[in-house]
Amino acid sequence: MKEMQSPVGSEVAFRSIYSWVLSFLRPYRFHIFACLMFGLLISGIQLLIPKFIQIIVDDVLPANDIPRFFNLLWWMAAGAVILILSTIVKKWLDQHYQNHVSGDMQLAVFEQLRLQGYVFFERHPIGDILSLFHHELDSLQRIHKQYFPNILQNSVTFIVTFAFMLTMSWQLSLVFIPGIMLYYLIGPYFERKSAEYAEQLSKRHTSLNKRQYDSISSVTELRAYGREHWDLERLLSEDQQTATINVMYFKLINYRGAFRRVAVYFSGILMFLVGYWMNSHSMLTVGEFVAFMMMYYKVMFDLTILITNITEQKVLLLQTVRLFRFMSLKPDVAEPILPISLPYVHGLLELRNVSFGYPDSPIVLKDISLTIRPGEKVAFVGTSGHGKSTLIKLLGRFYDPTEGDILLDGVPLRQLSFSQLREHIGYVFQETYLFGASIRDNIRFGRPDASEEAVIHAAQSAAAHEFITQLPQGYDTILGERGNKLSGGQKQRISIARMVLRKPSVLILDEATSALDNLTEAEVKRSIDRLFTHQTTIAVAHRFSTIRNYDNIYVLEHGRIIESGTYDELMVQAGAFYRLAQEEEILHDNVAVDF
Ligand SMILES: Nc1ncnc2c1ncn2[C@@H]1O[C@H](COP(=O)(O)OP(=O)(O)OP(=O)(O)O)[C@@H](O)[C@H]1O
Repeated sequence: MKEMQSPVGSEVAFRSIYSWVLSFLRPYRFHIFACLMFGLLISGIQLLIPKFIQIIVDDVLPANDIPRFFNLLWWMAAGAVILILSTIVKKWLDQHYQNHVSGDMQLAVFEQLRLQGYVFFERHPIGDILSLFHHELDSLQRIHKQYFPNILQNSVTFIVTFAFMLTMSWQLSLVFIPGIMLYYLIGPYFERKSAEYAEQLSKRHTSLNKRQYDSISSVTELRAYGREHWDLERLLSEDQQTATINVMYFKLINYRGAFRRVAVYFSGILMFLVGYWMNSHSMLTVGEFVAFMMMYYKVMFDLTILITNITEQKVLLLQTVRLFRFMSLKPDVAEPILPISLPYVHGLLELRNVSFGYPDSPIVLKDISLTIRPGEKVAFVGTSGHGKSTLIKLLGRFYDPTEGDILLDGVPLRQLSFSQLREHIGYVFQETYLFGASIRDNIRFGRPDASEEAVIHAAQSAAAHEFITQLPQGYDTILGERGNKLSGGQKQRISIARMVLRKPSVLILDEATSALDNLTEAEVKRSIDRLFTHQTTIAVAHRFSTIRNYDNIYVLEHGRIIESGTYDELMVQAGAFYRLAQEEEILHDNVAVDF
């Protein structure tokens, strides 16, 4: 998770993260402005209550002025109605933009994930990626839903109330300062410490996510080896560590809250003393003093909530650093801005001096040049780990070559749109992902608009129709996650049926039938030969019996092509291919069929 690692706060400019977070609010600025105005109105009305109390205490009660008393009551009731209505409208506006912003953010993160190349998914465990969605995205959404609106509202209320207090008595307003200073003497220590723990907590959540994902994914191995208890202990230990940090984090939050209350009550007492002195020296009326104290508690409450919100928001921002970095990642394999569009793809593939190495790994493919003509059947063979799968992944731009170029119908792959590339180059892998949907929908995944007849025909070609119709629900059978209601061979046949529906111009088979028995494999092979007569077919083969009729076979060793030719030519050469074929013959008794 190198490029998404969460650095310590100081390394990352908080401002740039915050402005990125706030950038999601830009489309809703008019809503936010309206919320701000309603916030001002609400604060203004709230200030009327202490003001009315001041008038009642200083003027109405001493003069026993009943009509004025009822007049004030009437105004207070009217103020309360406006207050309630404004709060309802403000809440509605808040909800409206917050929900939209949350949706926009989720979409942006999904879009960014979709743009990432294959390397990203290889480098980042699924648990890590899931944690981006579960934890970091959630933190970010809380900033928009909770912290930003609260900070906005509390700031407005604080400024308006404090300005009002200054106009009433600037001397008494100054007493407010020692309380704040007292808070700042120790408060930031707790804030810093809780931020550190929050960051640790975020890392632990990621790690816990990974462990949980690992545990669920390895359920077959755990059972087969009887190691469920070992797995449980690993999970519990991870959980325990997270819980310890969680407890520390909330302890610090509590200490900070307690200290804040000390600061509020300390300056409250100070204010009583100064207020009493000012009143006894005729500098302040009783009504003003009562109104002032009411405002003081409100302003102090707003201010401390504001400080808490700002601090907690900072902590949450720390937890979104990984997401911020993820959103700034440039995809390893980028789509051209102005792609070239091929009206028709013949399936001519050229590799020109192609070399490739995985990031931070030795070079895997070295200076490969070859041409595969439209409709040609070509196989790559060689012992394990010599670069066959890597080479065919380069053909679909899972990775870009480190050096050299690959062209489809004379156009470099880098200049084609992803949609065109995916449409014309189709893969069948050894491992197939089947969705938790019906078999019909899983086959239709190859071409969503395919008719029922086309789906059945594709299944028949892939020798899948028979086993599907024997299932109680036939094509309507809902597959479990990863299609785990089917055998390995059945899954492969579904995946071949998908490809038959799709009919790409270039078909790539990476040990696509390795899980089939010999007879079924021969049947599927015949179907593919028949259905893909005019398409370019490229196969990675471990079993050689059916690549006998292939137009060209390339033998890869240490990332280089060391031999090429037809099956017969290579056998006559009695080189590397011959030796591989001999080994394969011993293994499979020359009956197996392989692509
Ligand atoms: N994602 C990856 N990151 C780093 N190295 C990789 C990655 N995938 C493969 N390799 C390495 O690249 C080399 C070639 O692997 P590749 O899978 O292309 O071989 P192969 O000939 O297809 O092997 P097999 O027949 O076993 O499938 C191996 O040394 C392998 O360890």
